[in-house]
Order: sequence, then C-alpha cells, then structure tokens
Amino acid sequence: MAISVSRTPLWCLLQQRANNMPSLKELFRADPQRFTHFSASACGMLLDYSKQRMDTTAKLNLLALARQQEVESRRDAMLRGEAINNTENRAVLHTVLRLPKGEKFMLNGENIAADVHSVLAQMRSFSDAVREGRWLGYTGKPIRTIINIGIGGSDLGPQMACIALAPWSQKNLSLHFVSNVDGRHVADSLENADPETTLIVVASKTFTTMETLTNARTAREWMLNHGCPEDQIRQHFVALSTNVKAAAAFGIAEENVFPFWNWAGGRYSMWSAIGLSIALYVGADRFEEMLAGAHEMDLHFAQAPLEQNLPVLMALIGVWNINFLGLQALSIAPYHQRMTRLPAYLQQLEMESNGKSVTREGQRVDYTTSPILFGEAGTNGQHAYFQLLHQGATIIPTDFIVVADDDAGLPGHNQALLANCFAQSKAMAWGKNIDEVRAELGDLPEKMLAPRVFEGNRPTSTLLLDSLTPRSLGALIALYEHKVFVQSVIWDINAFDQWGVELGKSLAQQLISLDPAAVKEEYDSSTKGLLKALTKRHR
Ligand SMILES: O=P(O)(O)OC[C@H]1O[C@](O)(CO)[C@@H](O)[C@@H]1O
Repeated sequence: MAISVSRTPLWCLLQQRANNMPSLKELFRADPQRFTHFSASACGMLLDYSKQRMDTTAKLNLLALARQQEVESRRDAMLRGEAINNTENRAVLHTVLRLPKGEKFMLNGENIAADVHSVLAQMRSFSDAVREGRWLGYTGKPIRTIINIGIGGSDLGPQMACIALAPWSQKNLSLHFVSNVDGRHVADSLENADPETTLIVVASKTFTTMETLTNARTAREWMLNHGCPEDQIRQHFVALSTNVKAAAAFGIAEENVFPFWNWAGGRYSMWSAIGLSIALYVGADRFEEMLAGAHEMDLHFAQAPLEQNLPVLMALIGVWNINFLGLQALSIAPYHQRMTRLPAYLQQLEMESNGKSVTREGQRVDYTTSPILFGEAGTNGQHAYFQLLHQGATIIPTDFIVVADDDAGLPGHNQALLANCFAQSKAMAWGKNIDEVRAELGDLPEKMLAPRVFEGNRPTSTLLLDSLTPRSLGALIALYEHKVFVQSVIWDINAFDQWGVELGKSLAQQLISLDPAAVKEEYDSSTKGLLKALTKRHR
C-alpha cells in the first residue's frame, strides 16, 4: 500500500508552518519587496500571489512537495502520451489539439497531430462556407442561426469562449446554446429560430448523452415539421463526436460528422471539433489563435522552472489553502463582463476533474481534494456574495482575473472596473479594525461598531491579463487546465475520469417512465412517495 502524501514529513512540516503562519499584514511588513517575491509572469499575464497567506519557507516546501510527488515526471508522462487516465486506460492529450501545423505526435504508431490538423481543415472549410453564406438551407437561404446542442464539456467551453470572443463574431450570425434536458431550454431557442436558416450543431463526445440526444431529436422533429425534406437534413445538422457511427445512426450524414478522439477528455475538448461553434461564430483564424495561446501556455508549463511556472504556482497556492489553511472553497471573480461564463466553465474543469476521494491505487484519501468553486463576473459579485467573502465566518480565497486593455472605450467605465477589482483584494487583505471604525463613526456602542469591522487577512490572487483576445483566452484556460492537473498529481488522484456522474445517469434511466406501477418494492419511501405525489398532480 502506497504511503499517503499526508503522512510524509514534508506534509507535516507544511502543516506546522501553516499553523504558525503570520498574518498578511505581518508578511508584508517583514518583506518590503513582497510583490516582487510573490509574483510571476508568462504568456502575457501576471500572477500576483503576494496576498496569499504564504511565506518563503512555505513556498519552498510546497515546491519541494511538488517535486516529492513527481510533478515534473508525471507532467512529462502526460505530454508524452502515456495512458495516465488509468481507470479508462487512456492517454490525455488535449495538448496535441493545439500543436502548430507541421509538428508530429506519434501515438500507437500514428501521427495524431496530422489527424488533428486534418479535422481543423475540415472545420475551417465548413465554417468558412457557413460564414460566407455558401452553405445553404433546404430553401436555398444561407445560415443565420446556429444552435449548439451539448452539455458539460460539449457546451460550457464553446459557450464560455463565444461570449468572451463576441467582439470577433460575425454580426449576421446568432448563436444559441441548448444543454438542459428541460424542454423549455430547446423550446425557447427554437421558438425564435427560422428552420430555413438554422444550423444545429450536435456536440457530444460519446453521442450517448441523454440530454443531448433528447434535445437533438426534438430539433430534428422541429426541422422536419417545418417542411425540411429528410434528404435536406444534412444541410441543417452536423455532429461533433468521437462516436462517428452513433452520429450516423442518428441520421447525420457521415461527411457532416467532425471527429475527435478518446484521448481528449470532455471538459478538455473545446480545442477539438467541439470548438466548431467557436470557429463558426468568430472564424477559423480566431479559433486557431486561441489554440496558439493555449500552446504557448503548454510550452511554459512544460519548460519553465517550477518556481516560475504559473500553473504549478497556482496549483500549490490551492493546495496550501485547501490542505494546510483549511480553506475549502475558491471564488472566481473575473473583472470582465465577457468572462461571465468562466466561473461555470472552471467549475466543471476543477470539480469534475478533482472531485475525487480515492487515490490512483484506489485508497480512500485522508485529505481534502478539489475546491468548491463558484463565481460571478465583477462587479456584480460584489453586490451579491462578496459580503460573505469580506465578513463571513468562513474564509474563501478568491482568484481575481482582470484585463488591462479597455476595448469598450467608454469614459470612466474601465477605470471604475479596475479600481473596484484592486479595492476588493485590498479590503480582503487589510480589512478595517474597530479603532478605524471608531475613528470614522465616533464612540458608538460595540454592537454598532462590530458589524462594521472587517477582519481582513483573507487570501486572494490576482491574474492581470494585457487584453482579452483569442490568444490570451487560450492561454488562460490552458493555465487552469494544467493547474488542475498538478493538483491531481499532488493529491494522487486521476483528474481525467468522471465516474461520479454515472450513478445518477443510470438511476434516471430506471425512473424514466415515472410510472408508479413500475415502482419497485425495494425503492426507498422517499422515491416512492415522490412518484406517487407526481402522479396525483398529473391526473
Ligand atoms: O460530450 P458528451 O459525451 O455528451 O458528454 C457530456 C459531458 O458529460 C460528462 O461525461 C459527465 O458530466 C462530461 O465529462 C462531459 O463533458
């Protein structure tokens, strides 16, 4: 039985250090150059982690922990294409999806980088045809509406990226994302769409996902009911999948299937054919710029020394907060309106990847793993959940993500946005003590002063991007992907399977009839009671 990382001397040393960690005020007082010592830059972004409650000793020991857990060799194994997804015996090669044209990558005797570029060429030719009005619907009109039907990794990535990159979008194309099996979702999107000019993109790695297939069937019926002849469905439906056979069986013409491969995990797949909606919306050039930005981060991750390696540093900060300071959650606050879906995207990336409780050898972990991640674009979050971040009894670290460039160009807005962002991390770090409150308000009774006190000492990081472009977005997402991987190595878990979603899926299949007559005796009384109550209401 492998020894748990939490039983290693280094882990104990880190715990001792955390127990005696000075406050942020003391840390800044002790090191006037703290910003310089606790910040790093790469790929057009700066990471300021000086407001994390970490000193140099802790940082050095965390780096030693990364080495002890063999982060470098495990990273290299992933990048080499070893089957590190051990429960599915698969390689994990989303990095190959962003290799520049002409580079080779051999897996099982095949140059898979060439396959990647051949699908990219297929995506380019199709997206160009749609964008240039050459791809025609069943009445000969060009496509004007694109509906991406997918869920999880087949929805969140393209959706997040299309919102972020909207300035590059083609203005005569509207784009919708349908994910929920709730019929209201697909109905709302179809209601305003014109079948003659609508393209349905069915995105599903497995092509077996109940939500996606149910929505795709409804969309197909809608198209046929509006007069699209069967043999013209090919002009309105394309599929993005590793399961080309199932897509064809669904009725999607084989030449309309954009394939990808099992070595690209669902939540790591927006760089593959799953990114078709991005290419349709902003163009193949922009999509490829996004891949280039991610590739730049891949090179940084592969080559930079651990002490300056942004994904490694961010992973270690997370491990420090979660495992040693006992701070279990992470709030993501992008100060950029177009990054509004980033928190949802990262929620899947982090929580589906590292929401695990057994090691790669199948032993129950005796430490905490993935953060509970949530967030909202700033400044909206400030007027919602930030109250708890400032004064709640639970301390929640925050990643602030902020962009220097002002592409909106409206007087006063960007200044106010950036000032708010910097003010929040300042308030969280330094707080406001009772003497300061008293100096402001006078000698009021304690019960009036105490609610106005901010304890401070709440850890945050700030990621400052030069600008939000396809390239920088690619780099930012790759940064978080690698961060998640490094954490999984430290926690000794497999970040690339997701067995936790399977049980609910199969139970839903068992209950699908919702028929109380089909209720099995062994069902619990709550499930039986709910089914009966539902039947009464349906009558
Ligand atoms: O692309 P598919 O196969 O439809 O799966 C959708 C999503 O379902 C999951 O398998 C489980 O939620 C995700 O990992 C994936 O992104």
